[in-house]
Amino acid sequence: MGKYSVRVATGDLFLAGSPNQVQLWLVGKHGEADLGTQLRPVWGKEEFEIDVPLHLGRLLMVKLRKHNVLLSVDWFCKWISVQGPGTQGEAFFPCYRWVQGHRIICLPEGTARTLSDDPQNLFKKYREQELEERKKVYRWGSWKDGLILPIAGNRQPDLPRDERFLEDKDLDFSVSLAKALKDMAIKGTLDFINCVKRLEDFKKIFPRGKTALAERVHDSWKSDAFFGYQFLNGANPMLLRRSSRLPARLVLPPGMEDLKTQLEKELQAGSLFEVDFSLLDGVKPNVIIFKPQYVAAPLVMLKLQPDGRLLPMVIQLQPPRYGCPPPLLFLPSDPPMAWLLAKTWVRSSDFQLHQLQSHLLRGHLIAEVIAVATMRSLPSLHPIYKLLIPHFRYTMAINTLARSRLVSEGGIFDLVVSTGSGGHVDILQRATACLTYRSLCPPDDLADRGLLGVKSSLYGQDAIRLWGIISRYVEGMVGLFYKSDQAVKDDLELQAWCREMTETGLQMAQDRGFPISLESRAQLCHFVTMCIFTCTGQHASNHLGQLDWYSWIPNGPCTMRKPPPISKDVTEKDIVDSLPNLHQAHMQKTVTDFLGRRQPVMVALGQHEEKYFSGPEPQAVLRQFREELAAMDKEIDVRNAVLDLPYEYLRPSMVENSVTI
Ligand SMILES: CC/C=C/C/C=C\C[C@@H](/C=C/C=C\C/C=C\C/C=C\CCC(=O)O)OO
Ligand SMILES: [Fe+2]
Repeated sequence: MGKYSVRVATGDLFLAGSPNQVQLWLVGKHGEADLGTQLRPVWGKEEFEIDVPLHLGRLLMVKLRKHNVLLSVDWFCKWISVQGPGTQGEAFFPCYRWVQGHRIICLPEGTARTLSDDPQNLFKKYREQELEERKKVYRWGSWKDGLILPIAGNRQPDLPRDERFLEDKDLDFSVSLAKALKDMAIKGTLDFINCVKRLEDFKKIFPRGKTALAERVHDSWKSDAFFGYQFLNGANPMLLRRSSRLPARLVLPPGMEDLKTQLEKELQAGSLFEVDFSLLDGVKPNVIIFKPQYVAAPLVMLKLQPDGRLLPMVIQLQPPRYGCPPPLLFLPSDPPMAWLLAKTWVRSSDFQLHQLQSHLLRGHLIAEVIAVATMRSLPSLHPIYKLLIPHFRYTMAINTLARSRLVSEGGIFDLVVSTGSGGHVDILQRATACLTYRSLCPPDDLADRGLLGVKSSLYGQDAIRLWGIISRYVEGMVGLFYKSDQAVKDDLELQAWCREMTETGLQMAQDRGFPISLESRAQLCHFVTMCIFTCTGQHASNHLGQLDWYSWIPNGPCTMRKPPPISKDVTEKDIVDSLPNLHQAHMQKTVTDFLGRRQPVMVALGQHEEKYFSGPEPQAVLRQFREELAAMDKEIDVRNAVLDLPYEYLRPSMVENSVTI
C-alpha cells in the first residue's frame, strides 16, 4: 500500500489523443488495484498521484481500458510510467500502440523475459492471450501462387491499425504522390504528340533537383567503365559474380578466338566476372496500348582491372537456342551505336531484375514476412520481439501499396514496364524459387559471388561492415537473455517463430538453407542479424540508387519497344526507337522521383526513440550500437570525400530503420 505517481504519454502526433476516459489498473505480484478512470489522454503527458490501500508487491503490469460514452476515438499510447512501492524507483510500461474500442489492454513492465525468465509463470497467461489475439489480427494473406506470403489485406484500412502510416507519413506520401501525378498529367499531355528523336531529347524529362550523381550518369552513361561500375556499386549490386569457368551459354562463333584467349587469360588470373540475366529467359513481354514490348536475357562478361575498373568484354543478348546459329556477340570494338544498344539492353534487363528480385522481393517482401511472423509468434515481452519491432515500421503498409498500385493489374508495371502484365509475377516466382538464406547474409553472399576483398566493391565493403555492426548489436542483446545454447533450444516461442518464418511465411524455404529450428546462440544471432540487415541495409542498398541511376532514362529503361538487335548495323534512331517513348519515360521518371526521393519522415538505422527494453544493460548495448554506426558514418564520409563516385547507400545515416518506401 502507499502513494503511487502515474505518468501517461500520448503519441506526439495531432490525432494521437482521445477525449475518451481511460481506466487504469496496477497489477502487482500480490494484488491488483483499480485506479478508476483517472485519465482523459487528449495530448502529451498526463500524470496523477493516487493512494492505494492494498499491498501490491512488485509491479508486473498496468492494465488499461478506454471508455467511450458516445464516440470511441482511438488513442495512441506511448508508455506509462509508475513510481511508488514495488517499482524499484520507476517501473516503465512500453506500449507504442493504438488503444481501440474498450477492450482491456495489458502492458507488462518493460523488462524483456523469455518463458524461462518467468519461473513463477506470472506472465504466462498474458503471453498466451497476447499471441492468440495477434494471430487473429496479423493473418497471412496470399498475393500470387509461388510467392512468399504477405499480410492479409488489399488496402490500408484492411491492415492492423498499428501497421498503417501515421498522419505525418501518410500526409507526406499522399501529397507527394498527388503532386507527382499532377506534374505527370500536366507535363505528360504533350507526351503523345512530342516524340524523342535523339538520345539527348530525354533531357526534356530529366528531373529538376536531380542529384549530382544523376548528372554524372547523364554525362557518362555511354562509357564502358561507368557501365561496369554499376554492377559493383550502382542501383543493383546483387548480380555480379566472379567467374569460375566460362559460362556454358557463352558459345563463341568462329572468328572469336582472340576473345576466347582474352577471357581465358582473365579467368586464369581470377579477374573474370559475369552478370547473367538468364532468369529473364522466356519471360512473356508486356503489350502496352496494343504495342508489343520486348525482354531479353543477356550475359555480360567483364574484367576487373588492376586499377579497380570493371570493364565489359562481351555481351550476349540472348542465350543460345537449340537448332539455331549461336547468338550474336557484341564487343567494345563494335561500331559505337551497336555496342551502345547492346549495353542499353543490359541496362533495361538490370532494371527488371533489380526492381523485382533485388528490391521488391529481397528487400520489401522478405521484410514483410519477418514482420508478420514476428507479430504472430513472439509476445511483446520477448527480447527478440523488442529487438526487431523497431525494424518493421510501415513495411506492411508500403508493401500493400506496392501490391495495389505498382505490381497490380493496371498498375505501373502493366502501364509502362516491359515485364508488366504477368511477366513480373513470373520473374518474382522464379526469383523466389532460387532465393537462398545465404544470399541474404552479405558475408555468405559476397563469398559465394567472389566479391569479398574486392577493393572497388564499395557496396561489398560497406555491407560487410554494417553486417558486423548489426551482428555485434544482436550478440550483445542475445547474450543478455540466453546464457547457453540449450536456452535457445528450450525457448518454444523462439522455435515457433523460426518455423513460422521458414515454413509458412517463406513457404517451405528450408530447402534453400533457411532454418526451421534454432540450435545455438550463434545460429540465433546469425538469423536475427539477417532479419535486421534485410529490413535496413539490404533494402537501402537496393532502394536508394533509383534516383541516381534511373533518372537518366537511357541508363535504366523501364521497357524496350523494339526486339534485341540481330545485326551490328545500328543507328542512334534504332536506339531511340527501342527506348521508352516519352510517356513511358515520363511515368518512369515520376515513379523514380516519387520513390527515390529522400524521405522527410525517416528514422535512420538504430535511431528509433521507442524504449522497448527496460534496464541498464539493453540500453548500454543499444548505445554501443549507435556509437559504432556513428563511427561508420563518419568514416564513409571521409572515404567518399576523395572518391570520384561516392557510395552512400549503406551509410548508417542514410539507411532507414525499416522498409517504409
Ligand atoms: C518502377 C518502380 C518499381 C519498383 C518496385 C520495387 C519496390 C517497390 C517500391 C514500393 C512502392 C510502394 C508503393 C508505390 C506506390 C505508388 C507508385 C507510384 C505511382 C503510382 C501511380 C498511380 O498509382 O497512379 O519500393 O520503393
Ligand atoms: Fe523500396
